[in-house]
Amino acid sequence: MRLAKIHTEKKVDGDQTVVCHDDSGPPVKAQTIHELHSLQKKKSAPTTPINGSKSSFSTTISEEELQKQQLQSISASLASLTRETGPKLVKGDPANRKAENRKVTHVEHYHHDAPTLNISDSALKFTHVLYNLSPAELYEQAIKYEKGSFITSTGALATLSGAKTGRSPRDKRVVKDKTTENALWWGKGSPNIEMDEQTFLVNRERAVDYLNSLDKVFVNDQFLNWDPKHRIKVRIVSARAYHSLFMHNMCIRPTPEELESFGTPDFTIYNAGKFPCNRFTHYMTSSTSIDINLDRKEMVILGTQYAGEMKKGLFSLMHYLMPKRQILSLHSGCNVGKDGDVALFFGLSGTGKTTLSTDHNRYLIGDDEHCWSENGVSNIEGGCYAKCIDLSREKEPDIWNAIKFGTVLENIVFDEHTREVDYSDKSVTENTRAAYPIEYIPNAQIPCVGPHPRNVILLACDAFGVLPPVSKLSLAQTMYHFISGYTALVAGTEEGVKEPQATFSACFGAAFIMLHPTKYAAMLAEKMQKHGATGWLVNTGWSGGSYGSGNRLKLAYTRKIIDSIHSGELLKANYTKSEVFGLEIPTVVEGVPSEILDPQNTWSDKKAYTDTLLKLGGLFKKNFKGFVDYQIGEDNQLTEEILAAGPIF
Ligand SMILES: Nc1ncnc2c1ncn2[C@@H]1O[C@H](COP(=O)(O)OP(=O)(O)OP(=O)(O)O)[C@@H](O)[C@H]1O
Ligand SMILES: O=C([O-])CC(=O)C(=O)O
Ligand SMILES: [Ca+2]
Ligand SMILES: [Mn+2]
Repeated sequence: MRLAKIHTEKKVDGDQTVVCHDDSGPPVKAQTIHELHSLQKKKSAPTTPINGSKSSFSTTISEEELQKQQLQSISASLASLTRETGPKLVKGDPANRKAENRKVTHVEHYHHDAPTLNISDSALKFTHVLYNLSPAELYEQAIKYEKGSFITSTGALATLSGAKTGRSPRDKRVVKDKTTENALWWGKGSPNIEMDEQTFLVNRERAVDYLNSLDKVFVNDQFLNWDPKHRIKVRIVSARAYHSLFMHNMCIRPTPEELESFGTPDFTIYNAGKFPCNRFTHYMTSSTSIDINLDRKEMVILGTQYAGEMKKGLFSLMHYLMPKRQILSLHSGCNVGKDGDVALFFGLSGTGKTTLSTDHNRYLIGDDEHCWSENGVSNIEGGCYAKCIDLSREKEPDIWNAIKFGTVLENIVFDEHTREVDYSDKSVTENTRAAYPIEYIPNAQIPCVGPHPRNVILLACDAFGVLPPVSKLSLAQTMYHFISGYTALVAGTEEGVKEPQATFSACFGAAFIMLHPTKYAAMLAEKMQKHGATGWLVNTGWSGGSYGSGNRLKLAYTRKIIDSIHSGELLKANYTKSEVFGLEIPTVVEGVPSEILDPQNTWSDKKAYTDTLLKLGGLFKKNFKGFVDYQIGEDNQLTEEILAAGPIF
């Protein structure tokens, strides 16, 4: 006897409800579970274009051939200088190898008559290359393999940079050779600490050996500079997904087409920061070393995982390459108004470049590194790197909203359960940071270029509280303050009296310049004059007394000041000249209480004000002594004027 058939279909007769509901669609198009998983991932180009370009690949070169070329190029980049010409490379994550069918492209390393004696263990293994991964892929890598990686409540990737949470300028070295000996600025005051070629090669070999010893390395091929005529191709080889995602965000992201024709990079970074340098190596004074070799077009990082070293190492490179092409490189933020009026924001770390260039009423060209050429300004980077300490949604909404999926959040503290970030928490460091692609700012100007600047704003966070909130500068004064590069912050977190500490950093970026400061100053003067730009000095620091008795100027007031510079209103104001520094102080700024515009009104102790003012003036004079012997520009007249534009007492 046959069993009655069980009906799963809807009964056609009557309005009886279905007994056993079956809503299955067409069957899955996979024969095996492995095939099913392979269906989940659609094949795509190995990059993330910013504009989602849809155009198809050119058919002149097969995908396989392209992969082979890429791997050959990476193999050459990773070549040991003493043994093999390049490691054996395969593309992809070693963890997925067993699961996948073994059809991975790889290039054999090619010996040039290497005797068997020269073969090392690294020649017998494969190095997996994770090439231009997308943010999602990098998240997975970070979370799987890098301790301290977490997704925050807004989708950002929280990471730890390890023992170093800031740059190590004393460990940054530049190879002194026949070319750089005369071209670069060396000696007292210069950021360029010398090393010789041989020592560079020792460190390079150490970094390459370390990277080759790993199962996998990350490789990013990207661009610097939005000016297409002066674009620089960079390759970053690193050991951490954190580093790869950071650079993905901070450099300019190539489209698939651009990547296809990428070719040989103009500059390569070997980031072996997880591994120390050998302190017995000549010149090494710690286990950290950041080494630049301009002739070899390479940079090696050992002993620090702070990602900012890569960003600022490339910035140093640009400070060498661009002036050679008559282009000025600038440590500045930059934005443009609806009328095309461009403003530059110079200032040392923490003075407000990122905060003030990220302005909801203007288009952001960039927050930190720019070029000024014959054609106008261009951003060097493809992303922003904002300080996060005490970040608030109310005061900095655009930065707050940029902290979402794709953004790297360094060294912040979050709630273990909700993963909500506490931006006031300094437990790991005060230098907490967010790195995000520039298009995360809603009014970013893409491509990030603009016409010649109308306003040049010099930012100083004056913790002495004696510089006016805003003053208008003559060209000579602009140069004087540009070369001085002053800011004063409060000394660390040590116990006891917290005296403001004056910092002078030539061109507002002495740590990154390669040539003598007067070279950049002369270029800036020439450009400002030619294009009729106005210089301004804005104090984003203290008012009503020094740190301890006064208060930091309200960001809302600083924003009002900046607004009236942009609008051209401030240029029309009435001015009075200040004592000592001879600064032109406006009597009225819309939206700002007039009594705070002249700092002497805000100090209750007038004698303390005068003493502090003279003290700061003295510090400026002492610092400028180092520059009095240099001529600035073509004739001596500008030099004389600049010298006379400093404090007088
Ligand atoms: N009046 C003010 N003007 C500007 N910034 C202020 C003011 N008061 C407080 N701040 C705070 O100061 C910090 C300025 O940091 P910002 O990230 O803009 O520095 P930066 O110049 O871009 O430095 P870096 O080159 O290191 O990136 C922010 O945390 C901002 O909230
Ligand atoms: O480079 C860094 O670490 C952060 C930065 O922008 C600066 O210090 O100017
Ligand atoms: Ca910044
Ligand atoms: Mn900076």
